[in-house]
Amino acid sequence: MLEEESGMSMIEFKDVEKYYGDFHALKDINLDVETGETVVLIGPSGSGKSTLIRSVNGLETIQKGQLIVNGQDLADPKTNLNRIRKDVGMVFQHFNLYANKTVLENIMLAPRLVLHRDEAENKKVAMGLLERVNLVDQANKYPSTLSGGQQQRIAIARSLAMKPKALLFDEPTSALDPEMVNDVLKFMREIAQDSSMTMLVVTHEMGFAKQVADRVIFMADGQILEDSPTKEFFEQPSEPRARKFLSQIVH
Ligand SMILES: Nc1ncnc2c1ncn2[C@@H]1O[C@H](COP(=O)(O)OP(=O)(O)OP(=O)(O)O)[C@@H](O)[C@H]1O
Repeated sequence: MLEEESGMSMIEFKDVEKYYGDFHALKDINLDVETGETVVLIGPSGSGKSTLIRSVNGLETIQKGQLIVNGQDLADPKTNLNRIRKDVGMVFQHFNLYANKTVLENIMLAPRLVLHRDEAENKKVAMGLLERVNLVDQANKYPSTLSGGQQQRIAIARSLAMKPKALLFDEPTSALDPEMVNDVLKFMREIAQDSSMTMLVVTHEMGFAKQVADRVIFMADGQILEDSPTKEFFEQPSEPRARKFLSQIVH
């Protein structure tokens, strides 16, 4: 079955343009993320990384070109955004957990409301995910009582509870204290090892990119300047601006 799926695009940008008013935020974006791939998106602040990743599940709308996610064209009025968001989860910098719900409820809510998953099964899946992130003992606590790293692992578990085909990560470790970063990256690494999971990750964690990414994409000024296999990108980036960016960020 996997063979059938490999080589298929999960996310496809074709000649995409995005404006915020007069500001041209995405310029002629062409990008293909295949099923099972892990792609890391890097670039300077304001280069359009968040805009690109947010457009994949319709949090931003594009003005021109085609964006096809899991076989559905986002520009087609018949496309059901809720269906795309069911298949493509998103993890944010600031976790966005429901403050007034317990950890367990945070994980169980969407599968109950959207997938109508049986309650016992829903709890089993949620507890299994909490076990994976070593947070079973926090199940009945509220998010604000947990550390940032714990909250982010719960946010990722919450996305996984929907059994998505793809996960989008928008700087998932940028808001964390340094000592919390590794636990979150470790969980992300494990998820990436699932060969059927597609991941598109905006991050400044170059170690993660080197270890986990199949490809690295470098953006600047709303454009993709380089899209290379990871080894090639780090050993001999062809774009001068990517070289400069790496020399500033990699120590
Ligand atoms: N809602 C908005 N309205 C107007 N301009 C916006 C909006 N969101 C983003 N922008 C602008 O679009 C450009 C790209 O922003 P974006 O957040 O996508 O960049 P980024 O590469 O993710 O940056 P960072 O690494 O700082 O998060 C920036 O110049 C930003 O100011």
